[in-house]
Amino acid sequence: MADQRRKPPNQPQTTSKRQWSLADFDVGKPLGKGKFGRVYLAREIKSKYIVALKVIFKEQIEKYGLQHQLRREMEIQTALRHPNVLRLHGWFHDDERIFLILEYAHGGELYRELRKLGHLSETQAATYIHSLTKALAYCHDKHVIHRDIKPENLLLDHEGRLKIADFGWSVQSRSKRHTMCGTLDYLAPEMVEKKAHDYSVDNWTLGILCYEFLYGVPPFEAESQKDTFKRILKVDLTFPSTPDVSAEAKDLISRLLVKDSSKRLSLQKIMEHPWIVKNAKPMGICPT
Ligand SMILES: Nc1ncnc2c1ncn2[C@@H]1O[C@H](COP(=O)(O)OP(=O)(O)OP(=O)(O)O)[C@@H](O)[C@H]1O
Repeated sequence: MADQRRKPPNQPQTTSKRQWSLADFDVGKPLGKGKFGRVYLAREIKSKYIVALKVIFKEQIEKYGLQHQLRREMEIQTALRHPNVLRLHGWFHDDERIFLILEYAHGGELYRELRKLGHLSETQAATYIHSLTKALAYCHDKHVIHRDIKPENLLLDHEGRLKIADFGWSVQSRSKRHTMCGTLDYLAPEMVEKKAHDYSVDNWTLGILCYEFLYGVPPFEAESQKDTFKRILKVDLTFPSTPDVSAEAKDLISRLLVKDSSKRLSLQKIMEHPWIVKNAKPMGICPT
């Protein structure tokens, strides 16, 4: 396999210097399947740079009226440059398909890792939460709220560095939002109640993820959707006796899973929290 550290392909759509086409790539094995298409390992022929090529069928997008959402996802992700945000190098299309040229995340889904291990160590969990917090601080600074952060949307690179992927549900806005979206277990109370919400929904999700990393299950899991909603609205938070989790980790979770969104710990305060300071690997590199 070619050296991944080679220079990435130039930015086709943003600098408009170059139009990419399928002929520029050697397409390799499938990496996964999403709702609207497939993702393949690919190599840009000239530079030998390895990428992930996401192929989306226009017919599917049009059928669900998602053209605007996809364009928004592509515009947001192209503009974001952060070590913990998956890069979208560019895109091109033919008559039937849209191709996204994505940074290749060699380590695959964090979700798979979590399911394989059952739960993560405090070092791993703190390192991922720290990386996520830094990436979200960067996104919030650019007025981007992700709103769909869940382990399936978190990928790992070849060094175990976390990458936020899938900006399908993210929103670029300065005002409070009203639309209902996201995955049930990760929804903040204000989203369950379909109230206006802002950046602090992502802070709530950090609390959910921190819990799920350490215990292997999200905190408000229930038999039915209705019961999950009830538990979220009550903030029915309990900490099982196993696995053994430190008091500092529980403290951070309890300060994030707070119903009043204005009282949730800020991203800056998460980075300064004793559990993060003590456990997170500074470079965000955490081989499993
Ligand atoms: N950049 C990448 N590097 C490595 N593997 C990837 C990459 N992007 C996606 N994959 C793999 O392909 C799978 C499908 O990705 P895709 O983004 O299409 O699915 P999805 O998360 O269900 O998104 P959507 O909801 O947009 O369909 C992922 O779950 C992951 O395993």
